[in-house]
Amino acid sequence: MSMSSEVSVAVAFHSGFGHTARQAAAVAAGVEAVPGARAVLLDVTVIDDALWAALAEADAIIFGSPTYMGSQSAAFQTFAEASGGVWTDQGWQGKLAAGFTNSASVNGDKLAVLTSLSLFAAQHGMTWVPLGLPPGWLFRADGSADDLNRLGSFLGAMAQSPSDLGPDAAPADADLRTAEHLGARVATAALEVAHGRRALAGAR
Ligand SMILES: Cc1cc2nc3c(=O)[nH]c(=O)nc-3n(C[C@H](O)[C@H](O)[C@H](O)COP(=O)(O)O)c2cc1C
Repeated sequence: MSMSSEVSVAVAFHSGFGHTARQAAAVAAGVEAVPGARAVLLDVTVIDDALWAALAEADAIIFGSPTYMGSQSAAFQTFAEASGGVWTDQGWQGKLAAGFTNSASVNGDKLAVLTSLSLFAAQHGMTWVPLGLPPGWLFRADGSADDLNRLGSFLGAMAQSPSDLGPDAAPADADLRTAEHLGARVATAALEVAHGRRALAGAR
């Protein structure tokens, strides 16, 4: 753990036009809503020693990228490839991981990004935490576009931002609440793991 009674959850994201940044802020708010957890928002386009130090310090890392051309953004992938030194040392081994993405279309191939983010985490030996919400909205005839997980994702949090709306107006509130859920779920899991590891260490 980073501090005696607290876990640190990093939200490491890229956003070209601000929509995924709003989603990232909602993930961080969800983390902060859990007593004993604190969120660290990290823009992965600033690749410097402070970024690597913050990620090394974190108990969990939640990765976020917009969906561009059915993939994570080039800027996010630059960060992913720059993590090769950490990979060599397996520096993130045993940390929790999760992911989120935002795009303009309802589908837009967002799942390809979450799949890629989970593979990235697996390469680092991290433990992936899925969204953990039932699908909303069109899953049932009486569903609503205001439902949590309205886009019906399992692997991570999805958000949708119409291409002609700025980040002041999108993603939708339901998607931001879904992002908050992911942050809270990862923070809770990070506390459980940290306390469990401490208990195991004490029992030995
Ligand atoms: C280069 C580029 C490629 C894009 N590709 C997709 C795509 O594959 N699927 C989709 O639904 N939206 C796509 N979009 C729309 C973005 O995902 C959408 O505008 C999103 O809100 C941008 O997030 P950001 O503001 O965090 O950059 C693309 C946008 C750009 C600029």
